Amino acid sequence: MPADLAVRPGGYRIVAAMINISHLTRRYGPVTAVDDVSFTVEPGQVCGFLGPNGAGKSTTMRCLVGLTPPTSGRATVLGAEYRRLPNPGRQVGIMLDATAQHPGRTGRETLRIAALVQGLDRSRIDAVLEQVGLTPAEARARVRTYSLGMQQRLGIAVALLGDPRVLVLDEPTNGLDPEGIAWMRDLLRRLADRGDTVLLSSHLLHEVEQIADTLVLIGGGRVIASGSTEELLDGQSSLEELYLSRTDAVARR
Ligand SMILES: Nc1ncnc2c1ncn2[C@@H]1O[C@H](COP(=O)(O)OP(=O)(O)OP(=O)(O)O)[C@@H](O)[C@H]1O
Repeated sequence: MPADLAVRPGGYRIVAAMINISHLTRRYGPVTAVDDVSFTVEPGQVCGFLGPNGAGKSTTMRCLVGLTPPTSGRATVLGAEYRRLPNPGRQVGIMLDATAQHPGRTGRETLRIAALVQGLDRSRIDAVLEQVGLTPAEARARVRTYSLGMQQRLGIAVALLGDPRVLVLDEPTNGLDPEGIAWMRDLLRRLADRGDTVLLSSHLLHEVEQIADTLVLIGGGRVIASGSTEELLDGQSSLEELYLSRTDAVARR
């Protein structure tokens, strides 16, 4: 059993680091998308994963959820590789691309299929629709008629369907209006406060600054700063200042 894993008498698995990225490298031909990246995310934490376009955020997340095999290193969630988890959809909620839902299905159909695949009770569908604020009429509409913000809400609903303990979200606030961004911030904070773990990539630095307990900044596939938000912002006027100074330094190398 890995050192970070223990089993409670009730059979629950307790993992010190819910997400563990260890010396992860992923190359695509001559391009090193992710270069020896290591970080962990603990239970009850929101980790903001930041970096400029092409920095390697999505590739790291894809490796974590078993969509891309690492060239070397390891990415585990709940103490195991994602593909080795029993019924992973009920343990790890994933939203990597909100626009990837089938445009011809309604929101409710999308959720019904996801519930069927995960062996979930239909009552979860109404629960998550309410949680993400999609009305019954919106749930009956086809995804092709959805705004980007509605697609994000549906993507989050799919991720939350199995009531997972870990969420992996790639730019979930993309396309949300200010009210939607505030809603997302509250939702993620509430989930983390009940002990869930959230890995969240975003370009909205101000939002991340407000919600993330820890930050991982990557540039050119490498970690350029990581730690608690408080620690990293100490002596900086804002996350933007920190981000620009660190990512500029990487670009000049
Ligand atoms: N399937 C692929 N084949 C070839 N190169 C790829 C592939 N996926 C990603 N890359 C390259 O790997 C690098 C990292 O890309 P990645 O999408 O992980 O960055 P990102 O930080 O998520 O960027 P963004 O903020 O723009 O979404 C980029 O140079 C990208 O072109």
